[in-house]
Amino acid sequence: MWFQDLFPPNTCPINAKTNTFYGIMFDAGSTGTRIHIYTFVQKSPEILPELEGEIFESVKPGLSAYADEPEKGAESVKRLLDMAIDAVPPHLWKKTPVVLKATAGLRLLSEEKAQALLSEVKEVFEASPFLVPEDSVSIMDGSYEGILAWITVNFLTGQLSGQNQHTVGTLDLGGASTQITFLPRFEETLKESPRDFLTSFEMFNSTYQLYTHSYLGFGLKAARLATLGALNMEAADGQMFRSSCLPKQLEAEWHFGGVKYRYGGNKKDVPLWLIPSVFVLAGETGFKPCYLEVLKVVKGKLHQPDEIRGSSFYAFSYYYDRAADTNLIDYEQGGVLEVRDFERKAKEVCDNMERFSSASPFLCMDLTYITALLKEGFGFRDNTLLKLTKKVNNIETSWTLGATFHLLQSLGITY
Ligand SMILES: Nc1ncnc2c1ncn2[C@@H]1O[C@H](COP(=O)(O)OP(=O)(O)O)[C@@H](O)[C@H]1O
Ligand SMILES: [Ca+2]
Repeated sequence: MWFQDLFPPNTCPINAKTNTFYGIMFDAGSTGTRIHIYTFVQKSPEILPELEGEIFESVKPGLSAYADEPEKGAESVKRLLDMAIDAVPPHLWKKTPVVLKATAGLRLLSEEKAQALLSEVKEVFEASPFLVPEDSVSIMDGSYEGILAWITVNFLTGQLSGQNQHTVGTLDLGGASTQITFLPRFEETLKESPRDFLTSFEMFNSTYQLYTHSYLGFGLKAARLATLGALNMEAADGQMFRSSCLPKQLEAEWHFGGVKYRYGGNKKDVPLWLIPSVFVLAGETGFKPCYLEVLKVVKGKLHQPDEIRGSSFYAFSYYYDRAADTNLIDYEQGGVLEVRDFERKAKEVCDNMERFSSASPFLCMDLTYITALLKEGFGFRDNTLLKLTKKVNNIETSWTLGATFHLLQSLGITY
């Protein structure tokens, strides 16, 4: 409201009738750290509070890039937390919980390095005026990452309230891990899935038995390394990794998870043993040889539940980014695609690499990996529909909202 700025927050007439409160959730992802400051309004004590809005900001790189200088990592968190000081009215600071959950980037670090980062962040939180719950800084279990994103999307699309719930499955493709989550409709799925892929979760007075799994090492950036044959090679410095998915003449360096990698295209004069796939010849580039290389990263590595073949899914993070980068969808609006659209675009980019050379040199590899992951990894059909969204009703489709509901519930603040 225009007049809110004229009053101190606790005397503003609009706040006198309603009760506003906040929740601060940090997403410490492998490629960046993000803060989500959610505002809720409790209009009357009898009804559930409403989500009113979100303030969002992000920084790069992610915490794991500071593996050897944890204080610097914590500083990046502090800069974001300073935003919350401005966003939350001072009289609510003490009641506003702040939590950080790290995902695959920290899961891949050594226990010691990860803990050093987490404890520096904890110090930043303790020095802040906010409510710091127990366990406020942690590495999130992969299955929660999927469940909480599913909660977010289905809450924002209105599927978690009322009788007729038509929930939709979610696909998240991060830098280091990837998640698939859905509510099984067929008994078969419950019977045939590995036990640890099924989890009961309580939210808004309902219990959901969900299928969810997080595949560590199958995020887009980890998959690049796996395709190059460089994953988990800490001492990769100096060695050159080549691929038919890269522009032929390319030779460059790349930093990920605190390690430097050298990578390049598949030149004609490269000895065969330097090319990762036995099916690929020296000098070959393009979609076909690239698909063969990528295939060995995913084939037979993922569980394929039958019932997802014909359903549609919400997809975000790198699915969204790469679709937007190649004009498959509008960057702001998102859109609906079929799995085969990714394949069509992968062919177009890989078979015309010179034309796309101004974009990322990994564009061909990324699109080919997404295609292989969807088709050969999860077993989706060519015509499976993917709804790509970044925001629903102006709120980010991130696991952080689900995590904030869960947090508020556990603190007895609401829900
Ligand atoms: N607020 C956000 N909501 C949803 N996706 C996001 C958000 N911020 C970043 N992403 C996407 O997440 C992807 C990077 O994944 P990241 O979270 O860093 O890795 P991981 O999940 O493996 O730890 C990128 O595609 C990026 O666009
Ligand atoms: Ca993520």
